[in-house]
Amino acid sequence: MSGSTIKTVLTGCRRIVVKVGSSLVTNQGAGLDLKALGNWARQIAALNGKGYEVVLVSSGAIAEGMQRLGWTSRPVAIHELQAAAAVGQMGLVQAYESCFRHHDLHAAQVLLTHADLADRERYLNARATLTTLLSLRVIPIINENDTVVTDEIKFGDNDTLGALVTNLIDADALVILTDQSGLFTADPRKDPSATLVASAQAGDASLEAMAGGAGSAIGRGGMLTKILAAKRAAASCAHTVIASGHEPDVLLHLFEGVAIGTLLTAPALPLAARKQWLAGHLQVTGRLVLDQGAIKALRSDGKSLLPIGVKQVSGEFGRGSVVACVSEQGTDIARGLVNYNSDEAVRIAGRASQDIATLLGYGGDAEIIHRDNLVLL
Ligand SMILES: Nc1ncnc2c1ncn2[C@@H]1O[C@H](COP(=O)(O)OP(=O)(O)O)[C@@H](O)[C@H]1O
Ligand SMILES: N[C@@H](CCC(=O)OP(=O)(O)O)C(=O)O
Repeated sequence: MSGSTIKTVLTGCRRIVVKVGSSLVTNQGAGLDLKALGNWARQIAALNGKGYEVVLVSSGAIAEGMQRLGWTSRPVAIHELQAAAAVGQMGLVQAYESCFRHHDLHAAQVLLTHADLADRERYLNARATLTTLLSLRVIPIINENDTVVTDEIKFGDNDTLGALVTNLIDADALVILTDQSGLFTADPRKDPSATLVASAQAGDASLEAMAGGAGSAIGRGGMLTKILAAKRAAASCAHTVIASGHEPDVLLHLFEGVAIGTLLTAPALPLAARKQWLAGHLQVTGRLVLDQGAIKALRSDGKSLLPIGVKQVSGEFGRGSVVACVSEQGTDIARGLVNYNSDEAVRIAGRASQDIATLLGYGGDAEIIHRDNLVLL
């Protein structure tokens, strides 16, 4: 996207993921910096008030857990790190909860792993929960679920998680706040002649050569994980900004269009990239035969597939599986992630969405495949 600036790119955004790194939420790694948390909450509340949907990815659990347990140095044993994260996560969400309460907002704790987002059913569930929270104007606070995985804790990288969440909810932008003003041509802690990169294309291979590892004992991922996160976010057409969390009112200024930090633009793709992601995962496990009305709704009107337009269901599949949508003549129409398993799909096929709760005994999505999870063929 040549000629893109923070102003042209960010002022049009509505759904944002903000990632604050360990270096910004802790007091040199010992406990939480409550003033800093209050500062993020104030800015996010102001953006929320202006109609932005903001998800916060925040580190800090291990640092807080260490302090609560009276540990003065970061343990090396993975299980001790996991224990610290479990203790500290309580403090992290308590702190955010009270900060957001000052602004009359609810916060929600969401703990995720990379594996959750690679599994289609969990992907759909996480997406539905997060988008529902956003529609309720609640601020989701996301961290890694350090209890059940160890890879993340070893690499200590919430940057990747931020990008995965950006893909998951189709966010327009990912803002990574850290302790440096942005991406420099080399690690500024080691090379004082390094200069700030104001903007570049996300995924540009030369950026990876500039980025080094973490420069402090607190941060873990360094700049490389941020560059790779921007590349990943660009896969769903989201732009990334890497900026300093020490800049006063950085979030407010960015979304007013002030040029701060490094802008990594996503290429404009003809097909929404999350659908490309879907297209790459298309291993069909079932088949839905659609009537003419449903085919028109999908092809001409860009609508979701409702159960009423499904004439026949074949195959055995679970919620989140990829199914083929075909015409009565067998022509391929679309593929998508289905919201119901095959038994449920058989029961609701041909029926109105408002009857789903009566037919199944529990309520669910009105769509059998949401248009965001559907690729036309
Ligand atoms: N090219 C670069 N430009 C800026 N910072 C860099 C670069 N290469 C490495 N770094 C280091 O990355 C650090 C930020 O990453 P990290 O410590 O993991 O922070 P966070 O906790 O915010 O994720 C900086 O303090 C800096 O020393
Ligand atoms: N999930 C862990 C660590 C994550 C972490 O340090 O990530 P980062 O902020 O990218 O360096 C925590 O909350 O302490």
